[in-house]
Amino acid sequence: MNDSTAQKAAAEKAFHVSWDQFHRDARALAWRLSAAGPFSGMVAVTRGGLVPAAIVARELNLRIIDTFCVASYRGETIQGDIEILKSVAPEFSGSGGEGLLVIDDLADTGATVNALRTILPRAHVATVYAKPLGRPRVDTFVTEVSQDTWIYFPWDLGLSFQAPISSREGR
Ligand SMILES: O=P(O)(O)OC[C@H]1O[C@H](OP(=O)(O)OP(=O)(O)O)[C@H](O)[C@@H]1O
Ligand SMILES: Nc1nc2[nH]cnc2c(=O)[nH]1
Ligand SMILES: [Mg+2]
Repeated sequence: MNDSTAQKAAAEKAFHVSWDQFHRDARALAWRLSAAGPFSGMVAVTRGGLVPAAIVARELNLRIIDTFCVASYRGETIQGDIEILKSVAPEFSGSGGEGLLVIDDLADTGATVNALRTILPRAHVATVYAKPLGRPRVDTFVTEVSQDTWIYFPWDLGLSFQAPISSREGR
């Protein structure tokens, strides 16, 4: 079992997000952030943060955008080790991230946001979704999802056949 498969298997519930819903939720995040700004630039946390970052940047007219590139290694324990593959440019980190907006799709354990805050302690961190462990690490989010739920994002999904309810096992 690989890293995220173990965490997915441990999650009891599934929350499937369509492109439409994700766009709506990312736009709702932009509305909230429009009251928290203005921001001088944006940092997208790769890879999941790239999608909401594009939507929020369009809504808030932000054009100076950098990436914070991480890989996380999730084992049987929920908390993952985070490896920073690429940090932000010095002009972004110089002031500790003051005035910057950081965007990610989700805060789960908060480990990714914790890694980011070592570099940008003063940035405003926003995610579309947040689970209870990650929520205190985030400044703005839209929807809270329980810790035992795995979120399936539209870029990880495809259309597939669904058996009629009447033909399912146990019926
Ligand atoms: O709060 P945490 O427990 O750190 O989990 C949240 C992070 O997990 C996911 O990224 P993931 O590491 O799976 O990689 P990806 O964005 O490249 O898909 C998600 O996009 C967040 O960045
Ligand atoms: N897709 C996805 N990635 C995650 N990484 C950490 N938690 C999650 C989750 O609920 N869904
Ligand atoms: Mg991510």
